[in-house]
Amino acid sequence: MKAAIIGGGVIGGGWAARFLLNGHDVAVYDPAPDAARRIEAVLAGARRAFPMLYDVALPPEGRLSFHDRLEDAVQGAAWVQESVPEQLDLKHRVIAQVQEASAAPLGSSTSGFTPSELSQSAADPARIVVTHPFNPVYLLPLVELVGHPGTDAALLDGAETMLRGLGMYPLRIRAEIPAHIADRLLEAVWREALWLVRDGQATTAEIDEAIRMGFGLRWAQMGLFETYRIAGGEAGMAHFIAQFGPALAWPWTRLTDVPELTDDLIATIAGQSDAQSGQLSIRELERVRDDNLVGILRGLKARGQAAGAVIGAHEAALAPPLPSGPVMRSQDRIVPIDWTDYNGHMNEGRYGQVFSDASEWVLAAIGTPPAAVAETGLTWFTVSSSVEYRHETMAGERFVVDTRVVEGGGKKLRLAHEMRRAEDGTLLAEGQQLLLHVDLSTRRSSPPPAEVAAAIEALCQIGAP
Ligand SMILES: NC(=O)C1=CN([C@@H]2O[C@H](COP(=O)(O)OP(=O)(O)OC[C@H]3O[C@@H](n4cnc5c(N)ncnc54)[C@H](O)[C@@H]3O)[C@@H](O)[C@H]2O)C=CC1
Ligand SMILES: C[N+](C)(C)CC(=O)CC(=O)[O-]
Repeated sequence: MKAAIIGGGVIGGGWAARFLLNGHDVAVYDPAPDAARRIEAVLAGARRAFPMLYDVALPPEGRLSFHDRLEDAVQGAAWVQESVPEQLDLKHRVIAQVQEASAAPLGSSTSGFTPSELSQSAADPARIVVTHPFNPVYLLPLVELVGHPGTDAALLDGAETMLRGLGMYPLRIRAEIPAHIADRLLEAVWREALWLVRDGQATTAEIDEAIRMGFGLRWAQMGLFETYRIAGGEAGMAHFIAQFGPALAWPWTRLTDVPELTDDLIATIAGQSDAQSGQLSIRELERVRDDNLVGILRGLKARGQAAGAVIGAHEAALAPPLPSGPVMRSQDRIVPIDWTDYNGHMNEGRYGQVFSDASEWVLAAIGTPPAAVAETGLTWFTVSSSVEYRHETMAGERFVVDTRVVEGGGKKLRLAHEMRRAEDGTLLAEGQQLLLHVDLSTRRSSPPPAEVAAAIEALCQIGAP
């Protein structure tokens, strides 16, 4: 598929990365002379961080092209993503130009305009939707998907499927309202924060600590209502509201007021922000943000929870087919940031994880994936494993593991793994594991069912030296 990106700033660059790293071609139109440089900078961050979310390889990257004319960028595109500045007249002009040159559906990244506002005077309003993403677009799954009464329903369904295919979480917004759902919430917090700074009651750094040390962590995995349900104790949500509801009418919030953004207030905020974070460049801050997000999202993925469930589902869709050659390519992935230690390389303990994951892959291949174990109660236990470390490897490096079945028969399955750097084939480590087939009803070893034994026998043949 080819996607056209109109406007290649912070958000357009993030969209370009999402499409490219999922294997789609991307054509960019942005008249700014430094647009290509800015997009390449976003892409560099995305190429490093996005693959670390997954424990399988991503598809080969799509082709990126830059165009001097919008008409050329949208040529042959199956999707047009508009990400020009948040000005309604500019968006109208761009939409008109796109629709003159292309019949593709158009998603707008607008943070606040409704699809009806965007469609005013459009040649084909039915093809316009809002697809509002979150920065960084290449890591955060949420996209608010909004239609208007005249939007083609099939287009909305198609957009949802397309966005899921990019590993995103399209949230269908039922009502067209300014700023959709998420930005309404963000604006409320932002407004309170501005008052706190303006009135000298808190600094920018203190406000950030109040968020990231406490409720920000709760929000990341449970949101607002589920969190408050628990805060009501055993009596639950009704008790919580009875206790804290009255406070909504007390002066706990300044939500109805907006502080005037005077030069003084802007200078105070900018000065405090410099003192808080000025020692790091924007690129360095982006890297800190991306590494933190990768760590949090991987943690959630391991538990199959919240945004981590979206990444897990995308990973399952990306999983490569079973190879039929003499050795099995049991892993093809990137070293994630949370696997490295103070020496700057992958920690020794993670090699065990690599070979354990490689074995899991083989177990799935012979017909005993976790889902089958849950059904049959028949599984495998590892009774011995060894690792030989040959060469260090760093965060972000792609590696592959090739696995052979070196012994298989009766209750035994012995696997030999070779882990290599994908780029140049350097041998990074070797591992061996002996697994025994176990019946979970007795928790004792038992021969595997005939079809599993046959699958092992076949792999023994192709894995034989
Ligand atoms: N920055 C953010 O945190 C988020 C922004 N958005 C939305 O995304 C859209 C873009 O915002 P940003 O990327 O932050 O802005 P930006 O200022 O970083 O990028 C806008 C880009 O559009 C280009 N541009 C200007 N006129 C153009 C035209 N006629 N045709 C093509 N390109 C043109 C500019 O050269 C610039 O590179 C806005 O609608 C904004 O509300 C959505 C989610 C988050
Ligand atoms: C500040 N903002 C309104 C542009 C923010 C967004 O639209 C979403 C985000 O990424 O925070």
